[in-house]
Amino acid sequence: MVASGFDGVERRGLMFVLSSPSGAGKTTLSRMLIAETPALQMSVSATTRPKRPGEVHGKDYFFVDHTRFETMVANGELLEWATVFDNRYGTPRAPVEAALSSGQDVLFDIDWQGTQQLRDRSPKDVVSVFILPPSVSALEQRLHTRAQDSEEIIRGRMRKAGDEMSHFDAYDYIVVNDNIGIAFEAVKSILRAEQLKRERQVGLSDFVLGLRRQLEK
Ligand SMILES: Nc1nc2c(ncn2[C@@H]2O[C@H](COP(=O)(O)OP(=O)(O)O)[C@@H](O)[C@H]2O)c(=O)[nH]1
Ligand SMILES: Nc1ncnc2c1ncn2[C@@H]1O[C@H](COP(=O)(O)OP(=O)(O)O)[C@@H](O)[C@H]1O
Repeated sequence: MVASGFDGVERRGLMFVLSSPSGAGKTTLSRMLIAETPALQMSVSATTRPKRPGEVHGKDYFFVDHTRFETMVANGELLEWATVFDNRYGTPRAPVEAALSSGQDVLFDIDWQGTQQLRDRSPKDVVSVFILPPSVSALEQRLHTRAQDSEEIIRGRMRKAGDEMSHFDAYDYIVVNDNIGIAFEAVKSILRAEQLKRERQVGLSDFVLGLRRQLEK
């Protein structure tokens, strides 16, 4: 997993995970991050949940039926999978492996169960961020203003929000999404700092050796 860094220093690709209770803003933050970061590729999940208005098959999700999902699991096509809100969600393996091996970082919008599976599999390559809402009323308001789910589904998501939030302490970073611009800056800074970690810049020893040799001349 080697990405092109700068000044000839190669970099190991990372798996950048955003999780949150439904409505806290991870889809919004993911879209902003993808739009601004060319070397970051979104992992498009497969799901059995119905398509929301405006969602595009292959872009927001691969919308599949339960039979197809089970086939993907049986064939080892998924890197991780979980049941969330009575639907199945999973990360197709091939695009992630292709992206990482061609030097791209990959962004995941997945829940705590999926994050745990990725972390178990690749502990050094996963960077996880948990997004919290500033308040319960803001969370509810956002689920309503998104206006894509029925009252019953929104109530279900609010009921599950506490459960999802209880896993915050398994994450590397926590961002409270009150002002979207400030939250975006925070998420971007985390990504940038993690890209610059010494252990991810795999060509660093040779690079420094080269600098030292030039100084000795
Ligand atoms: N484990 C896992 N969770 C996923 C995956 N894709 C989406 N999710 C999570 O499933 C939950 C529901 O997603 P979604 O139906 O899009 O609702 P939203 O969170 O309200 O936008 C969220 O917590 C997502 O992060 C996946 O591939 N694997
Ligand atoms: N900081 C924020 N302030 C106000 N509204 C927000 C903020 N962040 C996201 N939203 C809105 O809240 C709704 C839910 O956000 P979304 O990104 O879909 O959440 P999630 O993917 O976590 O379920 C959307 O309508 C989005 O535009």
